[in-house]
Amino acid sequence: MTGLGLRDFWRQLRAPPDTLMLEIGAGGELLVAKLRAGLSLLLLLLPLVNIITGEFSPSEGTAGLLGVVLAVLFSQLWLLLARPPRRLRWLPWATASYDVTLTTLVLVLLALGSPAAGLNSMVVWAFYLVSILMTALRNDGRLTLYTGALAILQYGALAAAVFHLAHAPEQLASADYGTARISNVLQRELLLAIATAITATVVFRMQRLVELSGNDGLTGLPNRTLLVHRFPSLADGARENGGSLSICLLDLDYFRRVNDEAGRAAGDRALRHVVGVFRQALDHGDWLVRLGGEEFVLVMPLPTGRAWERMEALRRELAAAPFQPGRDDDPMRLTFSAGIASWPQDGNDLSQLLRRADLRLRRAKLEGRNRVVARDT
Ligand SMILES: Nc1nc2c(ncn2[C@@H]2O[C@H](COP(=O)(O)OP(=O)(O)OP(=O)(O)O)[C@@H](O)[C@H]2O)c(=O)[nH]1
Repeated sequence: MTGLGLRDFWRQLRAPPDTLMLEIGAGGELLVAKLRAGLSLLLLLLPLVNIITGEFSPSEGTAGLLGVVLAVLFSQLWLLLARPPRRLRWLPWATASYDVTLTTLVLVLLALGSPAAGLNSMVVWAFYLVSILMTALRNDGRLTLYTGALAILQYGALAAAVFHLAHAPEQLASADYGTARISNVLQRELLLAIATAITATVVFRMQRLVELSGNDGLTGLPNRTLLVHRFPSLADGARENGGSLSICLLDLDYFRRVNDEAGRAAGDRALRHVVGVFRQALDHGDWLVRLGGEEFVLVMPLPTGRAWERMEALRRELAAAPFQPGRDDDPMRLTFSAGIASWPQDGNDLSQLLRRADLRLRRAKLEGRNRVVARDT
């Protein structure tokens, strides 16, 4: 499994997903909410079909219609809550619990009419599987494990109640649904466990792929893909909270010399050294990305002036921490030049901000390097 063992699989599955996974998961939650709403609307047709075909019994039909209307109302509520820009962390847990429990309730209703129907209705039972499979779209391994365990527990409790309450073996038999047997229940519990394990593996694989595609292998920093994906939500957050947002494009000065004088492997170590120094100096809320080569972006929840002060402090930190290529080599002083652009005055989206920051970075280079430019003169 891409070089990872079972223990890593288990650890990663139980860990909270990172920001990117949560964002993809929020999109998945909306998709699931739309599917659920569409499916619930289709269920409305069932009582209508019964009326048309003359099989409508007033007592059962009214209860059924009421149930379907309730399901439609709930599905619309979940859809409303899943709409962006809201990202409710509890929502996937609530909707997965709802999906599983609704399936159990329908099975209970069937069991009240005929115990065998409650345990053997494959059409309704299959919604446990659907609920488990749909957690793959939310990209959270914990949610998959929880939903699988909930389905196994609820179906097990229903079966226990049915077998406990049945007084005679004839009560467990039905012309339409066959006979309810413990062995069948155990097989279905096993199927739910298998569906949970397969879905969990899919989630794990997806998490690994996102991790690989969103991170830079050399420094471990997020890469351009992640920046492009995440920036809109950072800007939305700043817009909603009336906050500030600045980006700083920074480029190491004369980095070619490091490669030329100390070798490319030392150049790689120098890049990791720089990132180490930056990481020590970053504040909570700052977000450092490797754009490519010796170019980085720092996203800060700060207005221009304070972002400039932060970058100046970072510049001094790096100047005070020279890079030592080898034990006997002379330390090399590394510096960077940087351009800052702030949202919204310098641009509304990432590409506008990067363009403006790049113009200022070029000026910093032209004016002698080792400096930060935040405004046009
Ligand atoms: N070791 C190593 N070098 C890299 C990596 N990515 C880019 N480089 C090198 O970084 C150097 C960038 O050189 P230039 O674009 O000419 O810029 P510079 O020498 O830093 O000079 P200025 O930016 O003008 O100050 C090149 O020699 C690239 O090969 C990397 O991942 N590892």
